[in-house]
Amino acid sequence: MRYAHAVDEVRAAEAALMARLPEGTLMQRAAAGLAAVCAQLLGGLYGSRVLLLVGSGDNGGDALYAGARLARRGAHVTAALAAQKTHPEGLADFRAAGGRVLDYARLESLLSPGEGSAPSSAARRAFEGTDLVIDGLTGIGGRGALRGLYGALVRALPEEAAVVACDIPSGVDADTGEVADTAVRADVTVTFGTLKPGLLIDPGAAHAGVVELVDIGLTGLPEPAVIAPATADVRPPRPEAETDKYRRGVVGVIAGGARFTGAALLSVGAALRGGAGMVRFASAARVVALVDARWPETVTTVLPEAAPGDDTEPDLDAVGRVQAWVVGPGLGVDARGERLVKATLRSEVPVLVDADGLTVLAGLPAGVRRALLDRRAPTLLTPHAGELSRLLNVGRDQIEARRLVHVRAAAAGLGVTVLLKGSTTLVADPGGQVRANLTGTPWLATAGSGDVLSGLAGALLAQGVDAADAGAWAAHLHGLAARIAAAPRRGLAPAPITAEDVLAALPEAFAQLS
Ligand SMILES: NC(=O)C1=CN([C@@H]2O[C@H](COP(=O)(O)OP(=O)(O)OC[C@H]3O[C@@H](n4cnc5c(N)ncnc54)[C@H](O)[C@@H]3O)[C@@H](O)[C@H]2O)[C@H](O)CC1
Ligand SMILES: [K+]
Repeated sequence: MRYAHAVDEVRAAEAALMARLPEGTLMQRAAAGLAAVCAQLLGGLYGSRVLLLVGSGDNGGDALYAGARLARRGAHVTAALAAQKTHPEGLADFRAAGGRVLDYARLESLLSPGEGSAPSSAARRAFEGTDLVIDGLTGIGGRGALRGLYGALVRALPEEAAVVACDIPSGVDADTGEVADTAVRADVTVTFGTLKPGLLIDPGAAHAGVVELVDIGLTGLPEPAVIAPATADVRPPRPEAETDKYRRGVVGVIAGGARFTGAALLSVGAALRGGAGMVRFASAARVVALVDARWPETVTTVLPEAAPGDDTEPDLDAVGRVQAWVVGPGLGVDARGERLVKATLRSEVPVLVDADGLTVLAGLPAGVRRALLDRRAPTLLTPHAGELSRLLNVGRDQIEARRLVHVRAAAAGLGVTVLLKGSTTLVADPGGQVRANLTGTPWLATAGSGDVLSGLAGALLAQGVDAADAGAWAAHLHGLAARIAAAPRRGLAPAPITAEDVLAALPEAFAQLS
């Protein structure tokens, strides 16, 4: 499991610890950890060329002390001072270790733009041959777009150099993972004490590369704001020897309609492969026929079409007993869809609402929606940014840029567990803790992939897994399956995949759980 704490919490824990330790101890611990990772990446230090990007705060101090350690072990280290004033003791130590300083005025003239906004040839020449860059421009004190020389410096970095970010890639918001404009793209981020949420959430996560945690002795941290399960933390129930199909859990899927049928097939397939003992499926006759043909192990029910104007609630008892419902994939957003969403939410078992089911919910008057979601059994909503945008009445771009803020707002506002799909899938409980998924891959951005996720998460709900774990574990397995499908053998470059391929790889993803 990886844990991330908000900046305010890190600062509070740091202050308590600093009060008990000699001045500078924590920075030395941080710098030692940073230097060790850099030394390992470089292999031999003698003759290697290291460039420090030094900002005005303690993040720059860490970089200077780490640079001094590398210089003492034979590296050629240059510190580019991107601020007029940088950490004085760190700079003095760096100079004493034989480090070379590119001061602010010299850096400014080097970075003065050449043609257009491209870095000048002088800057390119100055940084040529760098093996490793240590980014110490901003850490947890960074706010908004990189200002002054910072942005231009980042844009002038040589492409071939390895980049190690100190604490967090500069330009990434530590609390949210937002990137305002230019941000450092690191190969490795060496972070101190605990992870920061921005390292787990895109676009920040994509900028962080591999995240190495250095223990600096921070204690007394509160509950983490964000957690990211590792594969070993994903523990769906295993059937016991004397179990039977009913005890393993029955999942009911209500999907497909007049327009769409494929979503129902994918969702049912994933529910079957998600470990439940049985899948019941209910829909219109045409969809039921297709499910019967493709997944004969499913127990199906044709739901009679209501006459126009008849809004009596569908009889879900006719479908049979289930331990969880999945409602929405390909359902349609008409009166029929609305009646089915309402009926499942009025049941007393866990309900997962996805896709058209979410659009139906978003279209209901707020009071009706609130009453429907005010249930005793768990409720899991699985929107992508567009669907959440309709539920929250917030622009889709806003949601994509500030995923953490909005998934939390949705869970708190609607009083249910919300799984926000996307480049980093996040699952928020109304209580506030967020789970981030680390197995996602851009290959999953393909039609039908969400339908697979809904069936899988529904199967976990039916097995008694709570809503937040069901969502997070389903996202984890879904990502693993996509990776397996895209590159089935080690060393193969990933190839484009379909949702069917993800579905087919689910058993192997389960097999990777210890
Ligand atoms: N937390 C710990 O336990 C430890 C943290 N260490 C390191 O210290 C930094 C945090 O240092 P701080 O001085 O508070 O902030 P920063 O260095 O991140 O930056 C503040 C500095 O930067 C300027 N600034 C902020 N945003 C921008 C911007 N967008 N563009 C330009 N300039 C910006 C701001 O004005 C300030 O002057 C933490 O991350 C660790 O690396 C310790 O060394 C170990 C213990
Ligand atoms: K940094």
